[in-house]
Amino acid sequence: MTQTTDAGAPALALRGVSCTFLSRHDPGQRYTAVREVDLSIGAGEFVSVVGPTGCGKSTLLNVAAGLLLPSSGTVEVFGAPLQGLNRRAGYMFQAESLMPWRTALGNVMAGLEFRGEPRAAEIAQAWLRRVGLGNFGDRYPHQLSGGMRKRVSLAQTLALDPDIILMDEPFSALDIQTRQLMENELLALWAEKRKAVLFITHDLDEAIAMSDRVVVLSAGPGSRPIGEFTIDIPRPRDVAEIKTTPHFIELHAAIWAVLRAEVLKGYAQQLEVV
Ligand SMILES: Nc1ncnc2c1ncn2[C@@H]1O[C@H](COP(=O)(O)OP(=O)(O)OP(=O)(O)O)[C@@H](O)[C@H]1O
Repeated sequence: MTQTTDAGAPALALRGVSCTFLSRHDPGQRYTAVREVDLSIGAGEFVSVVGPTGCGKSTLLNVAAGLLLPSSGTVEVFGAPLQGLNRRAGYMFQAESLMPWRTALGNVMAGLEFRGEPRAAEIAQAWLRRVGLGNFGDRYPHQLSGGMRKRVSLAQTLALDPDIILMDEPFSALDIQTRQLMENELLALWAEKRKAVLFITHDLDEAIAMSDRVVVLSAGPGSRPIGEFTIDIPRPRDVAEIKTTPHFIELHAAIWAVLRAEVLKGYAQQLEVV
């Protein structure tokens, strides 16, 4: 695979991206989920996107992944126009993505094998160790806890060494303690390699704790970024500990002041369509 990299270019740049769908409630109608969105993520930057439910967060992630072609606008990956799947990116979604018929090791190896990596087993085993599952390689997904399955997914994503990591609420199904452990683990792994991360979450605390920058999307239709906040909390961070610091609370209040009205609008819209 040829990889062109423009050294000064952002890892990912969405420019003027709009996505219009046929309405799910009335196929005669069109629904513009996101309109004219500009969003860029620097190499090594951790950016979270927050917004009300249904505003188009997953839509933007799918566009960045190359899984969805925008109705208008462009996507650039390290300065080159994205055509088809984004092969510089790895994904981690909210839903369980492990293959139930493969062991933990088999799951982590799958992408490496597909790529023709001769050291697939060795690399996969090393990643299982890094996420604390070195002794669980022979277990099948149903023999692992939810937190362990997420660890396997994380190893599966990172083992491919993507330059960009796209995450759609990856930890939302976990209990709060496991979630905080996973968030800290992700931050530690990210600190080692400093890949560009686009992290989608509905949880403002999580967004602030993890990110260099938080982007707030407006309620749809025609959702777009309406606020952008630099998170200047020093790293390394412990996600549980920093939440009680005055600076975190200040940032939370500033972002929530922008997000609150949009969340209320989004909620009202959901009630209308039910
Ligand atoms: N393939 C599609 N066809 C029709 N409408 C769609 C399609 N994909 C998304 N939508 C609509 O676009 C809007 C944005 O959806 P999206 O899943 O991106 O929102 P979201 O912000 O990720 O939501 P949530 O926070 O609830 O996960 C929603 O109104 C959704 O119903």
